[in-house]
Amino acid sequence: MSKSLFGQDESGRSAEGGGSYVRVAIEQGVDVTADGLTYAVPEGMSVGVGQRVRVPLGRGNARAAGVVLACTSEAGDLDPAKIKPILEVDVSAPALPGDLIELARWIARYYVCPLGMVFGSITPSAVSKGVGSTTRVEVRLAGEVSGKLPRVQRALVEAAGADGGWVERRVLAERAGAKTLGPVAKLVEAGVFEVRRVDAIVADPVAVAEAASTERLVLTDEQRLALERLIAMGEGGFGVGLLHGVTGSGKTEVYLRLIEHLRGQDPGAGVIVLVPEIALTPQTVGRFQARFSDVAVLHSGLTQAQRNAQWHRVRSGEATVVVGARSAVFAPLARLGLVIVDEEHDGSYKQDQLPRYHARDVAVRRAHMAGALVVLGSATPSLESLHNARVRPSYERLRLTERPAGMRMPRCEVVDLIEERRSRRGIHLISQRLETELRLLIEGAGGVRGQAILLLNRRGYASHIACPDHGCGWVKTCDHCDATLVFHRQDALPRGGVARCHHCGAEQLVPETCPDCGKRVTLFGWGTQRVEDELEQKIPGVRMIRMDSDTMRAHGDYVAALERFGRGEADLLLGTQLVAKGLDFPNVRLVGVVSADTGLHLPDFRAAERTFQLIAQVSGRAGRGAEPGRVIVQTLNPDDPTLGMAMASDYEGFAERELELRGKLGLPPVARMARLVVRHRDLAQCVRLATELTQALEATQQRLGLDVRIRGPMVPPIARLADHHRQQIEVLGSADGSAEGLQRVMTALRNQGRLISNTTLAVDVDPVALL
Ligand SMILES: Nc1ncnc2c1ncn2[C@@H]1O[C@H](COP(=O)(O)OP(=O)(O)OP(=O)(O)O)[C@@H](O)[C@H]1O
Ligand SMILES: [Zn+2]
Repeated sequence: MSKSLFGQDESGRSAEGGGSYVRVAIEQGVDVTADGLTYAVPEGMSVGVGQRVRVPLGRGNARAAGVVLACTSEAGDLDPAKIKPILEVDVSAPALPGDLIELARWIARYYVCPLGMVFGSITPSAVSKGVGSTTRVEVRLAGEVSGKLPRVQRALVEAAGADGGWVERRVLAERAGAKTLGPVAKLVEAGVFEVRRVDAIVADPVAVAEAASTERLVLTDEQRLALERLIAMGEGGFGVGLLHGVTGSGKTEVYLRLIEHLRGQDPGAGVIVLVPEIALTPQTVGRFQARFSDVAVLHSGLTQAQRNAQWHRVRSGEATVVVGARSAVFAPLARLGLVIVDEEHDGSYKQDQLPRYHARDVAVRRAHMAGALVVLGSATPSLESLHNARVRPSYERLRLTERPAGMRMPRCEVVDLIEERRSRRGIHLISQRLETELRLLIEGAGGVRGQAILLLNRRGYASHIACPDHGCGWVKTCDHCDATLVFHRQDALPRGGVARCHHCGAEQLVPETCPDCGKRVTLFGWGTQRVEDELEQKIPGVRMIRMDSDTMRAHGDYVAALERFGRGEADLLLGTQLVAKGLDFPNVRLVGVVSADTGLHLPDFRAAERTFQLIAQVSGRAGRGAEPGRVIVQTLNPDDPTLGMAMASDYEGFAERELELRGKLGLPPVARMARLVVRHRDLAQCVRLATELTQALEATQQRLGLDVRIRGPMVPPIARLADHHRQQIEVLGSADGSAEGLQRVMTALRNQGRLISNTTLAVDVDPVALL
């Protein structure tokens, strides 16, 4: 691959000669002005917009990396003699195209984040560091051989002749049995060989997954109608199709046909397919690879060199379909025609550190700039997207209400855990009902052995380590956070396990007795480890895979586990929400929700929405083959309306009720929100900073007369985290859902220098997590 393909000055004019300046956004996050810092271009240096440069920064002139935003001959108000020169142009890093620069500016503005940091996210570090990049030296026969050659040189000439074309110097030497490169050099000198240098990235090829081709599927009527509508929308330029299809309704097939159609019309059009990181399984990727020959893949399971290589395949135009997780929204496609965001409701599209962008919303923005079509797909659309589909003319919702012929939606039943407790002795996380069904399925009653998926969205063994005496009330909490510790079983340890904080990761020993009253401590509450234990006792010999972030540390573990399950080497997949996402295993006939209550009462206004999504999604893993599926949901709240609607797959009913509630409370998606969290080791300082910030917000809001509500400062659900006290402020936009008022307040405060995200402040626009 030649670097000239992604060469230097395609995206901007070069600043030539003396007296020229550039504006540079510094990657380290210095954010003095939105237009970057001004530097001079030294004589003879050629530099263009989008290029990465090194510049001196601050008094100490520390070398810093940055991206050129603009080239200009004006020094502005600055004294030309005092403008520092660029130190160097980073020729190994490819220049960013103009549309990505514009997108970065939008992200920096909207999400209140330093522009340079956004650039840092747009170009993967593997790319800016050039991991795996090398220069290959190749030779080929060029001239006649005059006279007699030494043996090794003769062998080299013969090998080159057999090859005919350009061949890497080392490879040729190896073939000819030459121990050094000296003889090759002699032949180059003699004019027998000509030589060239080629830039390349050395990386292991990314595995192509085997996937059944679905090319011959006959679309259902609903799939066909949705496809036709999306095609028509795409012809009009920018538009957002919300493909709302029940679980297993075949949304992927609609994506594939849409891409096919688009590329039939316009072979060079670029396509981005975003999937949640966790859904980036060979199964998903394979479906795209089976249909298109030029797919690039970007996910966390790649090596740095692979990531660099994949990125360059996109940049050079060799790959025009990109399948990837959140950051693939920045894929450097030359001409974007379509963006698909699968499982658009998924919270992992929001980055939880700077820049705190939401990939779905960035995708819509990028498509808008490019005049491209967006498809947001989900069985349980986020209320944000549903709301947009109702109020924005560029959005349209398309429905798939059924699974393809021969596949039915699973039947759901509820198990009341309070009843269960009354009627049974001892602690049982798995009810009699669920146990019976599991047994029948796994033992293959009726002739066919099936597989099951069990969800418990809590890892560890027990969620509380506490004094059994309620009058005493002691519970083990983290020394660094206001949070209870979770018991994780580790048989080798003295007390059979360790107490771990799920917020800061700290671990502590488990005491034998209550430090307050001396009684023996007890373990309360549930976790996946405990369910695993219980299942092993209840169904001896059951072949089980536990899937949570303790057992699945790397992408590879996750992929391997799913492959085992897909081959039928396990009967049961037990895990946290990792088992709820996008899995398509036709032999899964039973889904059990061990506790539907884990997320129901979290202090987050989206608790009900998340629970609805989780239950509906995991239920949807059942019955995706010829055999019907069933779902058993265990709960302490059998009358909870959210659970009832999730089990009935009543999305409309749920959305109606929830949107009305959000409207009444003035919460997203009806109004936009920004969340500011102040953190400090010292409580008084923390409160003081938060109070000052609130006052500044209020003053600005009044001065500008904006329809914005400011709530706080208040204590967030987790009041202390990793030894830092926390205070939060919520800024809510107007009830018409427009972002304008909110953005104006935020921009004004930023211009006052008050919204610099650092160790004491986190600014989160459109937050998805509120703990
Ligand atoms: N027209 C069709 N005829 C027969 N089978 C189909 C058809 N369309 C899709 N399928 C099959 O249905 C199954 C479910 O499709 P897919 O995985 O795309 O569902 P989905 O809508 O993405 O569901 P989820 O939201 O649960 O992930 C797949 O195995 C797919 O091959
Ligand atoms: Zn902690």
